[in-house]
Amino acid sequence: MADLKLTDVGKKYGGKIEVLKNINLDIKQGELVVFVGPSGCGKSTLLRMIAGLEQITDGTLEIGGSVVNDIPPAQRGIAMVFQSYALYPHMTVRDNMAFAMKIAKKPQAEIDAAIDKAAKILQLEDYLDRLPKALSGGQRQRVAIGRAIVRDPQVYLFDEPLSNLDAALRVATRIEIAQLKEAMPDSTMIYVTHDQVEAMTLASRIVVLANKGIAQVGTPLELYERPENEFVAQFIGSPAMNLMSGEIVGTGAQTTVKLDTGGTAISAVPTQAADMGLRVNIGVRPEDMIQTDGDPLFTGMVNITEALGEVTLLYFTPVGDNEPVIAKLPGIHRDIRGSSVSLTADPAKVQIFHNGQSLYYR
Ligand SMILES: Nc1ncnc2c1ncn2[C@@H]1O[C@H](COP(=O)(O)OP(=O)(O)OP(=O)(O)O)[C@@H](O)[C@H]1O
Repeated sequence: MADLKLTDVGKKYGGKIEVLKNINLDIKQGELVVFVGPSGCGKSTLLRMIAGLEQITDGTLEIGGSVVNDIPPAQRGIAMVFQSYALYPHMTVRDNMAFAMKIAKKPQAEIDAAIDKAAKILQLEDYLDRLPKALSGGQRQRVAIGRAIVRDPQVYLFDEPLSNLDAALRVATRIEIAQLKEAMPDSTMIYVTHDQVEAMTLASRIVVLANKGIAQVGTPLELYERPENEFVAQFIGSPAMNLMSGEIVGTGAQTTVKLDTGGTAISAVPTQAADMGLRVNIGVRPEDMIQTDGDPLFTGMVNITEALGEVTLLYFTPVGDNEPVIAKLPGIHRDIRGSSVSLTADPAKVQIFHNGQSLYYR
């Protein structure tokens, strides 16, 4: 198992279409790092460059301390699990899992031991003699993962492995992947997904890719609680964080922002006297909005409500220059539509951004 190091990695397709640039990233042995980002931001490209399936056009990639830019995929010590499973349809589960070891001419006893171990971890013992067509989608994906495990790679790469599964199987297989990682604490894994819940629950660290680069790297909670910029603030979390424009009117350990809509926001992000008058956006997650009778951040007419059972989403008509505001209140509020609601937020949860960047990280 091994560390990975990307230094100034970039990718240009056809010598001119630049997809990624200046990617610097250290991944330690035993981490499960998840790549997320909007469609087309280069997540799969980055994973495929690490796998050796796509040429690295700039910078260096090291695996276990050696530069592997020009090393072919089979010799990089990686195993990749694809969304499409890519199983051999005419081979049994056992033969699918044994295939790479047979090609590598490993002794039969070693192959059997590796398959037994993988089948046990993945609970595939009862399916070893079946063909893929006689398996469910979730079981097929477990075979694909098993095929990776028997190769005992230095690094596992997962490219949206659950996206072909239905919602219930996705949850079950996600939990299996978390258990798999626990059973293999020293293995290094990189995982690409569109699914925020997968990213938040599986990752030791999340890499948010945007605009050809890295918008932020951090633990799931760092990204959720302390986004470095408005992009990450709005990309992580659903519905997205509300941004409201205003001006700093009080500085110190607590910052006061007078919003353009007339409300007042207090934030625990500290500011200095020189910040007085600075134009900023404050950020509040819908789930951090609290109904209040006191000094509100925001008072508005509820336009639409969506009662989801455990929570209700309230959509407010935009006021002044501000974007629409969404609040997520606990419980069911069916009859609140058309009424005026005042909301505030815990200062510890209120973010402040200037020119798109969080003031917390200055
Ligand atoms: N062979 C290629 N030639 C030219 N451009 C390409 C090629 N492959 C991918 N791209 C472009 O590179 C960009 C990144 O693609 P990539 O598949 O890595 O994105 P992604 O983040 O994985 O997207 P998604 O979330 O939609 O799967 C896209 O704009 C895509 O059109």
